Amino acid sequence: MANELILLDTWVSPFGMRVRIALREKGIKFEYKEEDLTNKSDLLLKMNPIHKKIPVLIHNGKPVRESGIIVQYVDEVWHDKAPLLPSEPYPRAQARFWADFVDKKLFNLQIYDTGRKIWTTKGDEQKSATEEFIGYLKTLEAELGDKPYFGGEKLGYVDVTMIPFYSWFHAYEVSGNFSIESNCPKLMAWAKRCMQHESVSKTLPDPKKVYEFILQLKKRLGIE
Ligand SMILES: N[C@@H](CCC(=O)N[C@@H](CSO)C(=O)NCC(=O)O)C(=O)O
Repeated sequence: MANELILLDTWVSPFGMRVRIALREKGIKFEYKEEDLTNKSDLLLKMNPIHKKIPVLIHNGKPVRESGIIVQYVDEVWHDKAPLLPSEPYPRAQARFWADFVDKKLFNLQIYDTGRKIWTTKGDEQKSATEEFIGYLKTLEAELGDKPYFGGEKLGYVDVTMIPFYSWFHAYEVSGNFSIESNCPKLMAWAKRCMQHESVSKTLPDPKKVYEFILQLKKRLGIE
């Protein structure tokens, strides 16, 4: 059976972007289905009844869920094409550690905590959220050091995990009135380096579109 791949996703999701980047980096064709998360499709509810979330990659009718797990699955099935995780156990463990850091400290914060506080609060609360947010970015910048990518010479698992967040930077900078570039110049240089990969530039939405999305979300949440 040929590889039938369907990705249930939504354009602004950094979690979904990870999967799209991994598939595109490996030159794997897939069918993209945009989900309206305010009116979830029967297919999404059937394929991910536990979390009812996107992304879901349906491979020959079988669902793979959770973006980090999906990216690792894709890397295992198509390992010969642009491998993302190192083959040695220790560097693999290190890559998983930093991907976990991004998930716990930045992506979760983006949705549930500090990141969200940047665009839902004002004054001192917003200031401390911004400082915490920058602190996490500085930790990542220190880990990157002088390497071109987190995994070394090539785009890898940690880069694919983190780079979708770059499309949200503008929304945070405008909402929180701060500059990520001035705080984390090396991290911004890394982001621009990643954007030279077509798999990344074809996937990340226009940051101004993301900011518009945030403004709509604030209106829907009744936050002025
Ligand atoms: N840990 C998961 C998070 C996916 C997620 O939050 N998906 C969101 C859209 S992106 O913000 C989602 O599907 N939300 C729908 C809902 O919460 O009902 C992953 O890494 O795949």
